[in-house]
Amino acid sequence: METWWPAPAKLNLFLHITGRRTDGYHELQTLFQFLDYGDSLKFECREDAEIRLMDSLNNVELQNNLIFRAARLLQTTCNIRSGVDIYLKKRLPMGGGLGGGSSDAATTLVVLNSLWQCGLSKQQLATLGLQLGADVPVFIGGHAAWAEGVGEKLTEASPPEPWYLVVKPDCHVSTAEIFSSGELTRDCEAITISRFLSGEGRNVCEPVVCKRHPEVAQVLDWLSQHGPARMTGTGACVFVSFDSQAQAQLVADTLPDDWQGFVAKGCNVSPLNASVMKLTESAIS
Ligand SMILES: C[C@](O)(CO)[C@H](O)COP(=O)(O)OP(=O)(O)OC[C@H]1O[C@@H](n2ccc(N)nc2=O)[C@H](O)[C@@H]1O
Ligand SMILES: Nc1ncnc2c1ncn2[C@@H]1O[C@H](COP(=O)(O)OP(=O)(O)OP(=O)(O)O)[C@@H](O)[C@H]1O
Repeated sequence: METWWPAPAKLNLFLHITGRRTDGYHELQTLFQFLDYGDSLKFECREDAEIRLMDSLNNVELQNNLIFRAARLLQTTCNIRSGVDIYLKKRLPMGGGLGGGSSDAATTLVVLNSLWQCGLSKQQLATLGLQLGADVPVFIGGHAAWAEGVGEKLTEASPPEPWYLVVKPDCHVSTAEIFSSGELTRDCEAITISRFLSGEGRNVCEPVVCKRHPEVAQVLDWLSQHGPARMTGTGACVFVSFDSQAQAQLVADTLPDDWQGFVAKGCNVSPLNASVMKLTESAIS
């Protein structure tokens, strides 16, 4: 049976920076939630040790592709002699703050850990994944989470699961560039999840991104007509929540032509977890 594995998007429901480490990485607080929308990957084991990506990405060299890097990292760490052909259906915009690259990497680690029978625990996979990006561990954990540290200290959380309209302005934001900006607020007071749930919290990257990319400010303004709109991660995507899919779709249908958008449901359990569980159940029964 041909299995396509989900690599869902994430939203940062808020993003505060509380400090900076000596290696330049930022200490942050954020609440991650998944969307039932994302990329899909298919894996076919090979007897030789080659790792092949059957679908390339524009402007991303093979050696830099997080899918290739994840597969190679696992293969080397666990001394695996097999290889793999990997197919990708890319739906998530790159540089959108939706964590597409990190999610692709996490799905690759989770699925190959099983196909190659590496036997690593989720915790070991998350530690390995952190080498590839700050957002990889939450995708491996597979549960909505309150995150601290550089994004790796995770506590499972269960915020409401509304429908979202997510809009991608026509620009690409570099995470490293925003984090290196002198104008970024880096001294947020630490808050608790209950303070966030009762209305505190914002995305401190928003003003910096809006200044450099006015189109993000335009999308935020436009979406604010329909509710409190917020940017995810370091942008460029902006989201607003609705009680129903129909309400979100109604607004999506009125989006200006040059902005791409999609409607998706917030999920506290990652669609990847759900697929892995289904496979385990069918293997047992
Ligand atoms: C902004 C978030 O998306 C929030 O979820 C993540 O923290 C960013 O995660 P990511 O895209 O996986 O980021 P990485 O690939 O690890 O880092 C990209 C660059 O962002 C900066 N960076 C990232 C994460 C962090 N906590 N502090 C940082 O200063 C670093 O300059 C790094 O070189
Ligand atoms: N498989 C991949 N999918 C997407 N981007 C990749 C991949 N591999 C490497 N990259 C590189 O990573 C960069 C960031 O891509 P990604 O889609 O993860 O951004 P993002 O959504 O802004 O992530 P984040 O929210 O984690 O900052 C891309 O511009 C691209 O150069």
